[in-house]
Amino acid sequence: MAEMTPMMKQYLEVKNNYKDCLVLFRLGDFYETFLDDAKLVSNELQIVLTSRNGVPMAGVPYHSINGYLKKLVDAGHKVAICEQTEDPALAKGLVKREVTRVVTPGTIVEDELLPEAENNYIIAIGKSGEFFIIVLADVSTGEVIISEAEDLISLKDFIVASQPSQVLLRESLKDLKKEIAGVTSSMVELIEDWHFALSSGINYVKEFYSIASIDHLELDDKQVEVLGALFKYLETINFSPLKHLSLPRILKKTDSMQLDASTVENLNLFRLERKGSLFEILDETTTGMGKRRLRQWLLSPLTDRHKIDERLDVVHALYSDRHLLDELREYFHSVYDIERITSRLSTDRITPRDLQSLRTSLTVLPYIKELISNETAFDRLRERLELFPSELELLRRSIVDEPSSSIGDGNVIRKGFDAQLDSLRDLLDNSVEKIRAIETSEKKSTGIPSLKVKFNKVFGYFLEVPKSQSGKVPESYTRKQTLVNSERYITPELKEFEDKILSANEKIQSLEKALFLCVCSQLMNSLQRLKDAAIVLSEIDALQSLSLVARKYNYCRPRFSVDGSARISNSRHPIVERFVPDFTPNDISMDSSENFFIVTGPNMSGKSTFIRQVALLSIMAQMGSFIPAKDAMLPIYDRVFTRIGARDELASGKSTFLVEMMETATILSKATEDSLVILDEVGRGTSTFDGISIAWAVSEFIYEAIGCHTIFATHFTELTELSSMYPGIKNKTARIVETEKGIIFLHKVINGVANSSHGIEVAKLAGVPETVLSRAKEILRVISKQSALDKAVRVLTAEDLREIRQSKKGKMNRNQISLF
Ligand SMILES: Nc1ncnc2c1ncn2[C@@H]1O[C@H](COP(=O)(O)OP(=O)(O)OP(=O)(O)O)[C@@H](O)[C@H]1O
Repeated sequence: MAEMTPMMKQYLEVKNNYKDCLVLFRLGDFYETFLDDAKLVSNELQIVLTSRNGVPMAGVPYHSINGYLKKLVDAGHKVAICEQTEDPALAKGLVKREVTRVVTPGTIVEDELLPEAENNYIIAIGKSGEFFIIVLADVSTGEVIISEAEDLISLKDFIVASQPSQVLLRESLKDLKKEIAGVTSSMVELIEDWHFALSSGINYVKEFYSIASIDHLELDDKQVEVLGALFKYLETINFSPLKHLSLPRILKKTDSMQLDASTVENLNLFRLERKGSLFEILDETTTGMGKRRLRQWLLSPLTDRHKIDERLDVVHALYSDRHLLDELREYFHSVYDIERITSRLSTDRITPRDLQSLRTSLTVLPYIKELISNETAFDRLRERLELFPSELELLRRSIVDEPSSSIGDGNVIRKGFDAQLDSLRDLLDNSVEKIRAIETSEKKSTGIPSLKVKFNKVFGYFLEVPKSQSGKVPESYTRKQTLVNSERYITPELKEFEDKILSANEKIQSLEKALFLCVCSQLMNSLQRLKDAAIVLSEIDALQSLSLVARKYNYCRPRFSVDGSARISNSRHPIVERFVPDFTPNDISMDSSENFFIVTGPNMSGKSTFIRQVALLSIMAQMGSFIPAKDAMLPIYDRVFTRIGARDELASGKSTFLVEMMETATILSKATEDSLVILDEVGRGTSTFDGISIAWAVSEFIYEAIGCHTIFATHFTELTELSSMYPGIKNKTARIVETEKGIIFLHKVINGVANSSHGIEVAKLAGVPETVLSRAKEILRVISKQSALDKAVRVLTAEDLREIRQSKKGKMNRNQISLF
C-alpha cells in the first residue's frame, strides 16, 4: 500500500469505531467503501471493485443510495453512513466527516425500503426465571409490545409469527442463538448483559417517553430491563431518543389466541411459495397501515366475545349498507399511511411529499367521521377519531399543492407563508424585468440609447456602451473591460442587484428548509394525537376490507355458542374455493357429547381440505371476520393447534418424524379443553405399527385427558375402532363413488368409515405406468390377507381394549405425558 493519505486515516478512525458495520463514506457524489468492506460490498451489490492508491474501493452514487442500502440491509448487514458534515467548498483542508446514522434491518423508517403490508419489528429478548421476556418494537410505526414466552418452543413460535427483521438477544442467552437463527432469516445480534441493567433501563424508558416516573406503566423489573436495553440500542443507532414510540402494550395471553408457527404455515395464513393465502383473500384494505392491522388481527385472533362482536358489528354495518361501504372506501383512497409518516416526522426523515399526504389524509377525516356518525356500530371508533383543524390549516398555508420530493430543491413552501421568502422569489421571478428597468433608466439618465445590460460568468452583470458613446458615461460607472468597439462598466446599483440574484437561490433553499423544519416542529406537538388517529383509521380500513370480502364471497356472520358447541352449515374452505370451480360445502357439528372426529377416506377425497377449513373458519371468526358458510355457531377457542404434513428441519438436524413428534408433544402439553386440535396423518412418518400405536395413544390422551374439539384425518382405518370404545369419538369419511372408469370424488364429508384407501387408483390418476399399478394390486392382495397388523387390531378391538381402557382410567394425568 502506498503512503496513507489524510482521508484514509480519517476513514480508518471511523471504521475503527464501527467495526461491526459496513461504513459508507461520503466522497463527493459517491458513498465509497474501502478495504474488506469494499470487497464485500462489490460482491453483494455486484459493483466494480476498483482501487485508490492501492486500497480496494467500491462506491455507489449518493442519489441512488436507498436501493443499495436495502440490498445490504436485506443481506443482514449493519451499515454506518458517514456524511460530509461541512461544505467541501468552504472546508479548509480535509472535509469533516461523521457517522450520522446506522442502518439495521429492524430500524429502517423509509417507505421505499419497507414492505407496505408488513410491520418491521425489532425484538429484544431477555429472561425472567424460566420465562423469556420479549419486547417488540416497530420503529416505522411507533408500536411497542411486551410479551413473554414460557419456554423455547413458545419463544420460537412468537418469533416465527411476528417475523421480525432483527433480533437482539441477551448475551447470557447466546446458547439459544442457533435455535433462534434456525426459525428466522432475520439478523440475530448478541447484546452484552450490562445493557440490561435495571437502573439504566429505568432511565432510558423515562428518557424515551419524557416521563418523570415509570410507575404508571405497570411494568415489572425484568420487563423494564429488556425495554431499556432495546431503547438504548435504538438510541445508539439513531443518535437520539425516538420520541414517537408509543407506550408499551402488554400482550396478555388471555386476550388473544396464540397461533404457533406450524399452524400459521399449515393453514397458509400468509403467502409461502404455494399459491394463495388467507391474508391475500381477506386483504381489500386501501392503506399500508390497514394492511398491517389486518395482518396483526389474523395472527392473533381475539378470545374476548365482546371485543369480537364489536368488530363484527362494524363489519356487519358495512356489509348491510353497500352505499356506506362504497363511500367509505372512496374516502379511504385519499388516506395515506399516517402511521409511518408520523414516525418519519419524529425521526427527521420526513419529506415534503409526506406532508402533502398528511394534508390530504387530514382533509378527508371530517368526511369519514361524518359518514360513520349514523351507525351505532361505529360509536367507539368515532369517539376515538379526532379531527385536526389547526394542523390542517398549517399544512394548507405552508406547503404548496404539489411539493418536490425532497427539501432543498425549492418548491415546497407556499406563497404568502413567509414574507422574506416571497420577496426572494419575487426577486428571481422579476429579475428580467428588473434588468430591463435598470437598462431603461440608465439609457435615459446617460442619454446613450444603445446602452445594454449584459451578463457573463467572469464579470457577472455589466453595462455595455459603444466606444463612440463612452464620453457620456457618468463618474459613478466603473470600467471593467475594454473591447474593440465597446466599453463595459459596473455600477453600485447593478452590483447590489447581482448579489441579490445570485444569493437568492441559496437563500430560498435554506429558508425553505428552515420553514419546513418549523412546520414539522409544530406538527410534532400533535404527534401522539396523530398516531392515535392512525390507529383508528387502520382499524376502520381493516374492517371495511373484511366487509367487502364478506360481500364479494358471500360469507355469513358467525355467532358464538355459550355451551362450547360448533354447528356450521355449508362451510367452505376460503382458499380452496377460490381455485376449484365447484366447491362442495360441508356441515360440521361438534359438542361435548361428540367432540372427536376421525376422518378417513381415499387420497384426494378432500380430508385435508375439510379439517383445515374448520380451523380457518374459527380463526377468521375470532379475528372479527365473516366466514364462508351459510350459517355458523362457533365456540370461542383459546387456541388452534395443527399438526399437518411432513416437515423436516435438516439445518438443525431434526428428521421429519422427530419434528412431527415434537409438534405432537407440544399440542399434548399445551392444548386445553377449550382448544381446537387438527391432526393430519399423525404417525405416518414411521413404521406402520409404531405409527398406529402412537396415533391411537395420542387420540386417547386428547380425548380423555384434554377433552377438546379434535379432528384427525388419517389413512390408518384401524383408528376408527376408537369410536366403538369412546362415545364422543365419531367416524367421518369423505364420500366417493366407484365407477367402472375409476373413482369419483364427491368431497362430501359424511358419517362412516372409508372402505379402502384407493391409493393405487390415485397413483393411476397421477400417471404411474400400468405395469407398476397391476404389480401393486397383486402385492396388496397378498399383504392384506397376511397383515399381522390387521390381526393385532382386530384382537385389540375386543376384550383387550376394554381391559386396557379400564386399567388406564384414573391413571391418565396430562402432566405425566411426555413423548420425550
Ligand atoms: N369440498 C371440496 N369441494 C371441491 N373440491 C374439493 C373439496 N375438497 C377438496 N377438493 C379438491 O380435492 C383436492 C384434494 O383435497 P385434499 O388434499 O383435501 O385431499 P386428501 O383427502 O387430504 O388427500 P390426501 O389423503 O392425499 O392428502 C383439493 O386440492 C381440491 O382441489
